[in-house]
Amino acid sequence: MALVLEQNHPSGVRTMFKNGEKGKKKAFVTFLGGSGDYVKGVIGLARGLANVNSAYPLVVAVLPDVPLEHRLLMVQSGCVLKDIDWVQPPKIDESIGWAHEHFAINYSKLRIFEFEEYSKMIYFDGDIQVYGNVDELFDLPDGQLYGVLDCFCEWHHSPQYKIGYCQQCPDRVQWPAELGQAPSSYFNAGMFVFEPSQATYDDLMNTIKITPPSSFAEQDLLNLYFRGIFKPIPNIYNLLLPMLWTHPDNVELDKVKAVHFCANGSKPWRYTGKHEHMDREDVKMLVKKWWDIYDDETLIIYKTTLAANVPITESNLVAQDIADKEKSGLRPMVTGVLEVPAAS
Ligand SMILES: O=c1ccn([C@@H]2O[C@H](COP(=O)(O)OP(=O)(O)O)[C@@H](O)[C@H]2O)c(=O)[nH]1
Ligand SMILES: OC[C@H]1O[C@H](O[C@@H]2[C@@H](O)[C@H](O)[C@@H](O)[C@H](O)[C@@H]2O)[C@H](O)[C@@H](O)[C@H]1O
Repeated sequence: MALVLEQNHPSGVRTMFKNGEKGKKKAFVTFLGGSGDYVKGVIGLARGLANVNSAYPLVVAVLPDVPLEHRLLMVQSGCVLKDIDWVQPPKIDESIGWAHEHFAINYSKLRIFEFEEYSKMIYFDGDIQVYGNVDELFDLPDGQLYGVLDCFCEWHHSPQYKIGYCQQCPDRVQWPAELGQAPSSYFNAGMFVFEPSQATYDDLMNTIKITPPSSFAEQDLLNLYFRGIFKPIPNIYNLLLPMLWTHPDNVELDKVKAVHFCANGSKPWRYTGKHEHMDREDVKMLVKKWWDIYDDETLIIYKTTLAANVPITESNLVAQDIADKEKSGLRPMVTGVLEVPAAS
């Protein structure tokens, strides 16, 4: 049964969700581009999901520039690799600029909406670690996108920051009438629960064409597109690290299930403790927990993946075979990029 939820939005084209067709797979999904150190985040996430006995596999949407060695490491951690192509970012006015220069590649994250072989997915950024089982999110009612409200208190170039407005504490500073309508509720796109739909992906691509780009790239686009129809969920599912010092009253750390290391200087695999707020005891504890999980190579979500009878894609089998040969001392014959089926 396919429930079609029709909502108007900027491109005038209707938003359509398809209810999860019975029997289709569900999975966690993350995104990786480039040959840098974010692969450590993905491996940490895979091991974190294994550590909390998640019953679902982790799919990684992989851009072409991710090298073979990184693909091997992810397969050995049990990830299911799915090749995607780039989504060309719109040209942004230099006076605005991306909040972080690498945000331009994050538009490619939107490819996950094309993964229609899955009825429901939970997206996590590679810089998120899961410390508690979150499988219950797969049972949220269909036909919605779910996310955690963001915090504006470190958006130094935003009108919200200039007047001290944040949706985390709307009573602190009221949105001034002279600035027009108060911003709609806004979720952090580092984590969201969604139903893949080619129609939604196509609508998003149409929306990119008619929407002036802004600092938070694809996150701003997703919030524009799903404004008024996304459902906020508790911040235990995506605790933005800055919340520890911007809104400590909104945080119950012992209940938090997923931590988003999005604060400046907080990526665990690059952590020095020298950036502002990074010498906090709670931050140091969370980073140590991240490393304890990352360093445990016995945590392989692959076993969970097999248990879930998820067909291992050809690229995974090839990469696993190479890894096995490597372990047995037989240098793999593969020299170039791993040949994988064309992205679906
Ligand atoms: O070089 C990069 C930078 C980012 N990312 C992916 O894009 C996500 C969002 O980027 P980032 O974590 O830097 O954003 P933040 O949440 O810190 O704003 C990361 O978690 C990764 O999954 C990536 O694959 N390669
Ligand atoms: O490409 C745009 C990015 O936007 C978001 O970045 C965060 C981050 O920049 C923090 O530094 C801010 O404090 C936070 O509010 C802001 O949302 C997502 O976490 C990320 O996945 C990605 O979508």
